[in-house]
Amino acid sequence: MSDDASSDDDTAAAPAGQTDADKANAAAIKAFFTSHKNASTSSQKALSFSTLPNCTLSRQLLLALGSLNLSTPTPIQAECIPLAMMGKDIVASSATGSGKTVAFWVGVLERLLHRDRKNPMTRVVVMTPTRELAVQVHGVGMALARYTDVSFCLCVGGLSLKVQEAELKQRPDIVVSTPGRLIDHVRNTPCFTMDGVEVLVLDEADRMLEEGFRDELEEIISAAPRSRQTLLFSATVTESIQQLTRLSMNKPVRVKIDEMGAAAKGLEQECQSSVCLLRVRGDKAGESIELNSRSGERHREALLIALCTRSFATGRTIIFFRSKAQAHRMKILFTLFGQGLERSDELHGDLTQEQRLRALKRFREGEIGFLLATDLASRGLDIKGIENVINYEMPKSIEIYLHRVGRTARAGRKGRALTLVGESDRKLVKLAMKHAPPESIKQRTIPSDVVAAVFKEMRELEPEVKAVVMEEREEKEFRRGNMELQKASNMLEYADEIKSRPARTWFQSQSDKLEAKKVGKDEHNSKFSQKAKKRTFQEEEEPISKPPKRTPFSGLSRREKRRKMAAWEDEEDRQSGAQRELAASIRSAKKASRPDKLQAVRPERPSGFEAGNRKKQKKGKGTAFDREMGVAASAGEGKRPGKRERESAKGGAKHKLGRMGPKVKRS
Ligand SMILES: Nc1ncnc2c1ncn2[C@@H]1O[C@H](COP(=O)(O)OP(=O)(O)OP(=O)(O)O)[C@@H](O)[C@H]1O
Repeated sequence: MSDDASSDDDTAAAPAGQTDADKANAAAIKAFFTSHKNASTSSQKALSFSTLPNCTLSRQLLLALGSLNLSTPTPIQAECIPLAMMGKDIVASSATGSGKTVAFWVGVLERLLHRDRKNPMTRVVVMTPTRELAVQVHGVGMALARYTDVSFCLCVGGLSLKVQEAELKQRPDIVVSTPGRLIDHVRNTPCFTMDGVEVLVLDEADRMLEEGFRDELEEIISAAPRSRQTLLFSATVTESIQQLTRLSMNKPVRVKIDEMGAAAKGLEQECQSSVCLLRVRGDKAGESIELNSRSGERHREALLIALCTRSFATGRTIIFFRSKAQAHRMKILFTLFGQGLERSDELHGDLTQEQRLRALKRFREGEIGFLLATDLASRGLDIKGIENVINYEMPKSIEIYLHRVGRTARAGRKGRALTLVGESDRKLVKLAMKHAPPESIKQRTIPSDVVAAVFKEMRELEPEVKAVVMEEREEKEFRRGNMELQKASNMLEYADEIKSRPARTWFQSQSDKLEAKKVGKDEHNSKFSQKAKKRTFQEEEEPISKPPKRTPFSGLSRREKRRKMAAWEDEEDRQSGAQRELAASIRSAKKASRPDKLQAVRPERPSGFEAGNRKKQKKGKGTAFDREMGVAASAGEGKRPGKRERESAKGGAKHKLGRMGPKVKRS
C-alpha cells in the first residue's frame, strides 16, 4: 500500500537508475493527481462503517450495510467512501474481491440522500463493461439503498428497450448501464438526458477500453456536465486509462490498495500440465503431449472431464474457455457424458441475454455445479461459494488469469484455481507462479487409466456430438428463415406505422464495433510487448493519432450537431430507406423460405479424436518446460489414438439425444 500519489502510480515507478525523462514523467503524474494519504495506513484505522474517519454515514445506509452483514470496511472502502463523499474524483484499484462495488455505492448513495427531491432527474450513471456485471452492480446498489427513496434503472443490451424507455421516463436517480445501450438511450430516448448527471462511475474501466468502448466512453463523458464527479475503478491503471483520466477527471485522487495483480490470499493455485499427467502413468521414460495440438485438444477435453467427475464433483466450479465454440462443445460433451456433469450451463456471447442471465441464476442458486464460460464472466462477477476455478487453457495475459482466478477465494474465503497448461504457456505459468505465494502452488496427478477410460468414452460419443451440432445448425437456419418471414410480413402489414417512426441513430455498425474491439485489445496487449515504446505522461497529453478530419459537424455544439444529424437522417430515410428496407426484407424472406436452403447445411465430416495430428510425439527426456515444472516425462500418454472414427454421424446418436432430455443449450 502506498501513501502518496507519486509513488502510487502503476506506470511511473522509476527506482534506481531513474532517467531524467522518468523523473519528469513522475513529476507530471504527481502534479496531475491530488496527493493523498491512505487512511487505512494511518493511525485512524476504521473498525466499522460508523466510525469511518472524516465522514458520517446516514442511518439508512448503516442499517442496510448491517443487514448485508457488512460491518468492517475493507481497505478500499475505508479509502474511497470519505473521498467520494467529499466530491473528489477518484482513480482506484485493488485486488479482485476486495469490495470495490460497495466502495463506490456507499459514497454515491450518501450524496443522493441530500439531493433536491423537488427536481427529479438522473444524477448518477454507473457504467460497467458487461451486462452481467451491470445486473450484479445494480443488485448491490438496490440492496444498499433498500431503506432509502433512491430509484434505479438498469439499462443493458439484450433486454427490452421499450421497458427501459418507460423507466427512464420516470427520471430514476441512478442509471446502471453498459456503454452501448447508454449511448443508444442518449441518442434515441427523448426523455433521457445526461445533463443532470452529478456522478459518473466507470467500473472495470480497463476492461471497457480493452473491449473497444473508448469512443462510447468519450461520447458519454462529453455528454455529462463538466462539473460532475468521476469515480473510476480499474484493476490496472494502464496508459490508456491514464489518457481517459486526463480526458474525464479533475485533479483525481489515486487510491491503490495491494500490489497490482496480487491473487487473493485464500487462493490455492494448481498447474495441471501434460507433464504432470505423464508422471501419473508412472513411467518416467515416456513421451509428452503438446496440449495445444489438435490431438492434444481431445486429451485436454478428457482431462477436464476426468477432473470434473473426480476431484471437482462437489461444490461450484467455473470453467473458463478462450472460445465460445469450445465452451459450447464442452457443454454438449458434459451433457452426453452425464455422471453429474449434466448439471452444467454455458455462459458466453452466443447466447441470448435471457439464456445468459438464466445460466448465472442457476449457478448462483446452486442448481448447477459447473459454469462453462468465456471471459465474459472473468471480470467482476461475485458469486458466493465458487470453490473452484478451472482454466481449460492458459488465458492470453496474466491480467486475465488473475481476474479469472479472482472469481474464487473472494472476501477472505478459500478457493482453488487449476489451469491446464501446455508447452507454449511456460512464460505465463512462470508469471502466475510469481504472483502467488510458493506454498499455495501445487501440482496434481490423475491416474492414467482414468483419463484413458474417459478418452475411450469420449470417442464413442463423438458421432453424437456431431449429430447434436448438425441438428443445432439446422434449427438455427430454420429460426432465421422464420424470423425473416415474420419481419417481411410485419413490413407489409404495418408499413405505414413503421415508416412513420423516427429513425434510430446508431453509434457504430457491427464492423465498426469489431474494429474498435481490435484496437482496444491491441492497445491493451501492447503493454506486454517489449518493443512497445513507453510514452511519457507529457507525450500522452498530445493525441496519438493525427488530428481528426473536419466533418460537416465540426465546430457545432452538441445540440446543433444532433439536430443536423437527425435532419439528414430524416431526409435520407424519406428518399430511400423505408422503400429499400421493405424490398430487401421481402427478398430475403422469399429466399429464406425456400426449403432447399434449410437442408443445405454441409454435413460435417466425422473426424476421430486424433484428427489432423499425425506427428509422432517426442520420446525420451522431458522438455525444458518439464524440468521447470520439476516433473519427469513418462511413457504412453502421447501415443496416437486409434484409427479415424468413421461411424456415420447419425448412427447411435438418436437414443442418447433422447436421454439428454431438454436439448443442449443452443448457440
Ligand atoms: N466490508 C465488507 N466486509 C465483508 N465482505 C465484504 C465487504 N465489502 C464487500 N464484501 C464482499 O466481498 C465480495 C467481493 O466484493 P466486490 O464484488 O465488490 O469485489 P471487487 O473488488 O469489485 O472484485 P472484482 O475486482 O473481482 O470486481 C462480495 O461478496 C461482497 O459482499
